[in-house]
Amino acid sequence: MTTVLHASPYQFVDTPSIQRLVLRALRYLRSGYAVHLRGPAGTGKTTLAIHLANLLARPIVVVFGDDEVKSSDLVGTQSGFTRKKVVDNFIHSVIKVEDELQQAWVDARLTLACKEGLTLVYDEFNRSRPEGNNVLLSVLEEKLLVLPPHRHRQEYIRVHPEFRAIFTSNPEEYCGVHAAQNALLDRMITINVPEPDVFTQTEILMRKTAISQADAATIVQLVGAFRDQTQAEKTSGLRSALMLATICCDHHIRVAPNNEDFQELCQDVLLSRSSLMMDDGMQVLQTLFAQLEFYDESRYQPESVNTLQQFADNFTNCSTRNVNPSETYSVSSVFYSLNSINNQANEFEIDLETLEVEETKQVENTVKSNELKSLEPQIAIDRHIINYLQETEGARLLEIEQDLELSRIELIAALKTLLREKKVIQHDRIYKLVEPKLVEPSID
Ligand SMILES: Nc1ncnc2c1ncn2[C@@H]1O[C@H](COP(=O)(O)OP(=O)(O)OP(=O)(O)O)[C@@H](O)[C@H]1O
Repeated sequence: MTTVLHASPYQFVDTPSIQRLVLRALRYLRSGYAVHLRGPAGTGKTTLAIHLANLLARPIVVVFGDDEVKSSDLVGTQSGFTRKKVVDNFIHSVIKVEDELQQAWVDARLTLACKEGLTLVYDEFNRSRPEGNNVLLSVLEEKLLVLPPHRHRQEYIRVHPEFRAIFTSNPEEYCGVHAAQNALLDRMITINVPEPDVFTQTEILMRKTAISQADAATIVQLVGAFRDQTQAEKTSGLRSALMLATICCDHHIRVAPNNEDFQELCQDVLLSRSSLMMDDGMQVLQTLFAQLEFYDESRYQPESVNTLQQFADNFTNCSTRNVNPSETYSVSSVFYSLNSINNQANEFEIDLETLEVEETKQVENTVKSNELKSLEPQIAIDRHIINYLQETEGARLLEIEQDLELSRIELIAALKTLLREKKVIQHDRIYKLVEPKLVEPSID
């Protein structure tokens, strides 16, 4: 029996960087091509594959790559027998007995998907031996599924036009992974799935556990810093971060450097994942505990989450309106501020370039330059945007930004206000005036 799945999008985290991946993959799938998501373990390939399949709105069949997978596991096999016995006694003195034994054929997942137009997710397909996957060659190119010869059954099945295939794989240097056939790779479009960015990882932790934003960010940064220093490139830090977050939440372990429980948990989860000797890994971890400024305990009390969020909001406002030069921005808090901006970008459905801050200096420069720049009063910017939208009858964020020569941050802040005041609406990424003739910019 083949089980068909229906995915639940409930826990999927969709940040701008993931949206971009999704958009690319969907384009290829909609044009009929198979998509191959390739990347280190734990970067979210399987989750993304299921999400994509879900967006295609067809039932899903999932196959997991394995050294033992044979062609018959994909297409089907003869399973058991059916027996037919006819006893003919029409003429009472004659008995004719016909006994027929037939092998019964059972479709496997690929056959079912090809016949019914389902979406096939083949997870870690290169863990199967290359010859086991040969049957896919004609499916992807000629759109024909070839079945083993049989007297009572078609040998070729024309692939349903709605059939789609999504593959995932780990790099070849991974243990238990075979080199995929070039012919198969040539029939699909390969997207490299990188380690999710810090913002995405933080969001995933918050969605999948009950952890606070500040603690999630702390864990993600700690894991990231540990991986950087131990050069653990083969796996993503996401799974370790998820483990830390889940256990901290389940057992009320405070995410703080001087908390012994937290320290031991980090050792247990992280040390075995590093290629360093135990003692060296331990030393790296201890240095990180001591060094990382975001471990300031007072900031990570539960009530400080709001403060941090407020700070992020303030930073966004400061950077567009009046900057308070006396504020000191630490790396971690600015990280949050930038994430907050990113968050807004998400709300506005725009493509923000990834905002990365490596050093406090860089951020201080931004703050200082904003501080020095005499900012146009907000009201003038709002009016400017309203006049522009009146003339153009609607425009995209990039167009407004370029035509009015506003910075992205200024523009987002202004649009946010106009949307909140219901003067502007946004549909399909186009910003329009709610009532083009009536709206007047506020003058208070
Ligand atoms: N966008 C996302 N939304 C929610 N959870 C996610 C997302 N991406 C990844 N995850 C979570 O991260 C973990 C790792 O993801 P996943 O198993 O998809 O990675 P993978 O790249 O397929 O790993 P592997 O190569 O080891 O199979 C899972 O617990 C998954 O639920």
